[in-house]
Amino acid sequence: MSPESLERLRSTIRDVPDFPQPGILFKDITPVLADPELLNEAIEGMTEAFAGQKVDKVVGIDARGFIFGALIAQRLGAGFIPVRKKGKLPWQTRGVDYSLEYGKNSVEMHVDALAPREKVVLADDLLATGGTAGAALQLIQESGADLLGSVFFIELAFLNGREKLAETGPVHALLTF
Ligand SMILES: O=P(O)(O)OC[C@H]1O[C@H](OP(=O)(O)OP(=O)(O)O)[C@H](O)[C@@H]1O
Ligand SMILES: Nc1ncnc2[nH]cnc12
Repeated sequence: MSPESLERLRSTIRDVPDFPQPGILFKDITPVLADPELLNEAIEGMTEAFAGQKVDKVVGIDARGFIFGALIAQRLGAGFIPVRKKGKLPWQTRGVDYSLEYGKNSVEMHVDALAPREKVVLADDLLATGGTAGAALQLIQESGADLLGSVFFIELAFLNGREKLAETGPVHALLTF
């Protein structure tokens, strides 16, 4: 991906101070999603790390991770698996509680969503403290699938989420702030 494309993506993300609570600088990705060329470049850039690898499933995290995860899955010729906030999935689930930059929550995955040894990529829009991704990675691990790596559109490096995920496999981020 060219430095010009990365800079265009970076400068299109909107900073919103004090959302959803005081002291948080929220990275608003909606202007990127609204621009077809930029959205395509974001997905292309996030997919590059897995080019040439056989990927069976991309796991995306509720809700912004669904957008990136589903588009990445399509680009890689893989299926898409949703990790959802508690109480939203209809079938039998396993769940994990976690903390994130601005609160606490629980995520769930269907017990039969992934088969043992399937090749899996985790995708989300943003890595902050790593609490959310760590919870999703625990669900992937419990399923017996093989994690190829995690990919994020944005990494907030000052929150050290990458360290939390380090033992799970390769961590890729298109833009670092
Ligand atoms: O690294 P962390 O500190 O865990 O933060 C990152 C998570 O926070 C946001 O999700 P949010 O729960 O706000 O969900 P949304 O996509 O529904 O807005 C973001 O989409 C990541 O999933
Ligand atoms: N600062 C932030 N901006 C957008 N999404 C986030 N998720 C966690 N921290 C965030």
